[in-house]
Amino acid sequence: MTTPALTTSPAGAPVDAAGQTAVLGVGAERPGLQVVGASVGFGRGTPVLQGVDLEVAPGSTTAIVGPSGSGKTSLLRVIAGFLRPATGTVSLRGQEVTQVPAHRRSIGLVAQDGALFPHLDVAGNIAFGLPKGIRRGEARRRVEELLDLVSLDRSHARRRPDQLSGGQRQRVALARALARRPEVILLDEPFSALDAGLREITRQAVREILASTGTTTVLVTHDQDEALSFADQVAVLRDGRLAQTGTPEEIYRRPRDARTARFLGEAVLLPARLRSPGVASTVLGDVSVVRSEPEESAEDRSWRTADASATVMLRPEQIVLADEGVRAEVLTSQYFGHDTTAVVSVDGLEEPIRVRRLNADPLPPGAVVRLAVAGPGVAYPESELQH
Ligand SMILES: Nc1ncnc2c1ncn2[C@@H]1O[C@H](COP(=O)(O)OP(=O)(O)OP(=O)(O)O)[C@@H](O)[C@H]1O
Repeated sequence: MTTPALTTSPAGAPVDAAGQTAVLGVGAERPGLQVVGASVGFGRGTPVLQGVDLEVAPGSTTAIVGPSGSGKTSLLRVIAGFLRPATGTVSLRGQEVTQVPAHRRSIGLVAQDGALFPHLDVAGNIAFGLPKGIRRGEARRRVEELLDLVSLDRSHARRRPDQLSGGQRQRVALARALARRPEVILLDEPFSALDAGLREITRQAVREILASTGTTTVLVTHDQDEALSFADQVAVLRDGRLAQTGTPEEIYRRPRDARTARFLGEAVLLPARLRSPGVASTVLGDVSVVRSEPEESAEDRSWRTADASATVMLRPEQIVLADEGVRAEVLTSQYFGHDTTAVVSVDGLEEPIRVRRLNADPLPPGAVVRLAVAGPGVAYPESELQH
């Protein structure tokens, strides 16, 4: 997602956006965030947010994921107070702040590139986030405290942002955002500019820092793995609506519909016949299934009756090689080190399917294997096969 929208908000330049501060609700109790029925539209087109409800438990982390243009930035801007929703409310720890201007909300923001001031050193950047009028000695002490919190050596205090690594810059941005002890931190794709190794380390460090401060956190990310590994709760946004909200495990294992399944990882969709409430017959044999609860059209409801046509969703790692099982032929295989994927054509199935194996050698094209299914799948109405 793009950050400028947030950082050039009515609250001002990147400066202000990055240093949002705590004014409301300072107290011993932990914060929480609630968005109810938020709708936003620009002009006459389709609204970019439509009745979004989002609740983030105090001190927990929620990741908002969704395709480009689904409304992630807009939702973040509504929470931050840079965008006034046409309908709906935003509350922090039970206190409604919908009409409260951005700079008076207890919210800190970390932008994609950190949005640090290039002409200020690390200490200056962090001090910018501190309350105005704070005494100089106190400010110095707080800056040191914040450097310690984000594990940056105090000797870095006099460096300018261009003398830091990408990960260090993001730590400074986090320190600045945390300076006024906000109730909520909004992370706007904060790791996307970092390379893979640094990204993982910085992500873990940020997660630990936020957990240690008990800050309620909302992360916007394009990266599904990041959402699943970083957050306590994942909210999938699609076309301005929340398609599903749940724990990472729920979202990955029980996606509400095929599009959500595909968005959160690879999905194998098989035509199936429901035989009993918890069993579906597929080309890979009988599979135990849980039924999803998609938004159903009237004709979809018929699939809930026994012996109905259905679509079963499996993850590629649930399809395993077995001594006995359905015959399949390897078309291609790719080696990723920790795992190997193979695309196989299965007798009786039009489309080839993908199989993922941990710690395994690639399979040669043309090899004949036998497949079985491990663990339950998710059953959808038959119409989901088209998605
Ligand atoms: N100020 C604006 N005026 C008109 N349309 C806007 C404005 N801001 C956003 N939009 C539109 O609203 C929709 C949602 O945009 P938003 O930036 O919230 O999506 P996003 O999920 O963050 O996308 P990305 O991941 O690409 O950043 C898009 O169609 C976008 O073009």
